[in-house]
Amino acid sequence: MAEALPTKNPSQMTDAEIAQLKMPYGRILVYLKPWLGRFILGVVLGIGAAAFNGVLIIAISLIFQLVLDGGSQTLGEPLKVPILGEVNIAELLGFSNDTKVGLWGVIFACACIPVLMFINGFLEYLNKYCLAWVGAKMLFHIRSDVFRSILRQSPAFFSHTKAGELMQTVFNQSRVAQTNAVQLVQLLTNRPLTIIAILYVLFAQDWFFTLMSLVIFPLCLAPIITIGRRVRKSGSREEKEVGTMMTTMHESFTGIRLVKAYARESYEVKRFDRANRTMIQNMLRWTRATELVGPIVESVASIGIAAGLVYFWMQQRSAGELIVLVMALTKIYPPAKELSKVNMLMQKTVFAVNKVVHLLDRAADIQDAPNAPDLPRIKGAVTYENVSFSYSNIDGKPLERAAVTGVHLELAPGKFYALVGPSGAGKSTLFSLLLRFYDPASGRVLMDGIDIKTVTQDSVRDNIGLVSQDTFLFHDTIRENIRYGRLDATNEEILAAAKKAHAHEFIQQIQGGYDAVVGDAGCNLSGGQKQRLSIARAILRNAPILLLDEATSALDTETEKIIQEAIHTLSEGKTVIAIAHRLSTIMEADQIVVMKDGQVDAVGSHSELLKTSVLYQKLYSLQFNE
Ligand SMILES: Nc1ncnc2c1ncn2[C@@H]1O[C@H](COP(=O)(O)OP(=O)(O)OP(=O)(O)O)[C@@H](O)[C@H]1O
Repeated sequence: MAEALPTKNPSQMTDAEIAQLKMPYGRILVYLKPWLGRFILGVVLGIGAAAFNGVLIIAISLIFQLVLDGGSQTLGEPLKVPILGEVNIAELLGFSNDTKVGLWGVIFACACIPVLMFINGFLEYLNKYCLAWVGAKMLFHIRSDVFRSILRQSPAFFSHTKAGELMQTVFNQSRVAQTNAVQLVQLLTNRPLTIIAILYVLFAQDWFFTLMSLVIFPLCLAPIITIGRRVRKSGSREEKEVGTMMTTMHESFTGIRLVKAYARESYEVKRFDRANRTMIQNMLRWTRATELVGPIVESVASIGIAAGLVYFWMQQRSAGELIVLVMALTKIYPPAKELSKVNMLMQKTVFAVNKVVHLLDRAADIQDAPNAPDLPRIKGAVTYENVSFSYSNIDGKPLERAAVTGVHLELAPGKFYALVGPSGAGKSTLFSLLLRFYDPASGRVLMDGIDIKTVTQDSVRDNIGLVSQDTFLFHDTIRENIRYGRLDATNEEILAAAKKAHAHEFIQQIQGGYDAVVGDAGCNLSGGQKQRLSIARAILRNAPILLLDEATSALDTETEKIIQEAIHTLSEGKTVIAIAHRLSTIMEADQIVVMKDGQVDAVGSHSELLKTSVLYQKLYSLQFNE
């Protein structure tokens, strides 16, 4: 099954490559399996509805004969019915042969038409509903699995993939894949059978008329085929542009402060409109072509009706017979029209399904070892054992320049460590390696002496609390934002954590307090307030290792003092590793690790490093002079 999957993301494929894609049927069937019973019922109902079309024409032909001569006719007069031949209604219903049809007979016969139509419609409704039901269930699970699969991916994946495109796949492509797949089943099971059932009855009624009509029919199909080819391209291009629009929207909304600060609103609108315009152009091209099909086909078909009239005049046949035949022929047209779209629908489906499956089955770069146990709550020792690591490019090949090389560090439980060094020295990379966002190319990262690769990722991360510079808050209440640190925390625990983080005071001043929604009017928080919430989150998590990523940068002195106090409370009894550019905040650290060009340049206390490390002296004097 896996071999059938494209190695390349379908959105990066050329039209020719897309055309060669194959449908990964096995992958779709997995989602169909739980509802196979209802799916089969839907298909059977579709077949039933198709066959009923034949019954409908026979019945209507019978009713027309009864009704159009109704005043004079008796029930005993044999009626010519397609397939069944001559039918004697009197015998069938147990009346005497000379019973007049009369007004009541006509009323009864005519009343049968809506009843039959209703049965036909109801069968089609049940067919559509059953398949739509199965489709909706499939869509729910496909969407949920794609989202889960995306979240399972490592940060490396996200740094090479556009968020807007991922959203487009989770939302739109899964819907396109599901709706089109269901529609295809419906089309392929019901429509050909409908055409066959009607044609069968038509041939029995008047083979010559039907044959002639069939000669005209391909003429109707010719424009559909030509136009169909043209619209296919516009369809897939339209999907691509939707992805670009989503990406632009996502980037503009998440980066709104930057957009505003640089007054780039018009620039973003232009970017959006470029995709918007192309999408609309493709959509119009698509609509123009598909909507042209109807009038062309109808014009050609009217030639057929005119010819049919001449034929019926020559044959001295009744108007009733012509009406039934024309009615039956027009009933063939809609399913034939829909069938003509199958190829296009198939292409769109294959593209969407492949895109979805590509994400569904994408193995995460970082995986737990088979049957990996959980790492229990640790004391807090961390060891980087000769760790080297390079980031990868989009093709997964390691970059030439290593981010860290031969880093050897032994960090004891309960101590405060600071990482300092110039930008790009590899400090954040050491955090990422400890969080197992990436695996080292060589060497090992150990927690309490256990290689983190041998235990589950979740249990490793459960032992780590993170307070980073770019505090992320969800569009949810303050309470829920703090609770994110530990989902089963009680309200009292949240309150206690907020107090320790010096956040309680400002939360109380906000309208709505803990239940105020972050981001809503009146609850737009300052940088320092956001950081205190993220500290409260980490306090709640109460993990033995605490990573602080420049947590006190860009704050005024007073706020910095409050945050320092909060961090101090948070750090008690924990192994703290802090990245800080401001040496004033980490001078009290037990050990300071000076990094340079991905390597450890020196380790020691502030006073030791001032004597031994040239780089530290330089960093210190730079800040001192500031
Ligand atoms: N996702 C990434 N893909 C490719 N290269 C990266 C990635 N992240 C970091 N790097 C590179 O790895 C090296 C180390 O980066 P890192 O972020 O660890 O440095 P840092 O010391 O934390 O820097 P800063 O203080 O500026 O945050 C740098 O050369 C950087 O360009």
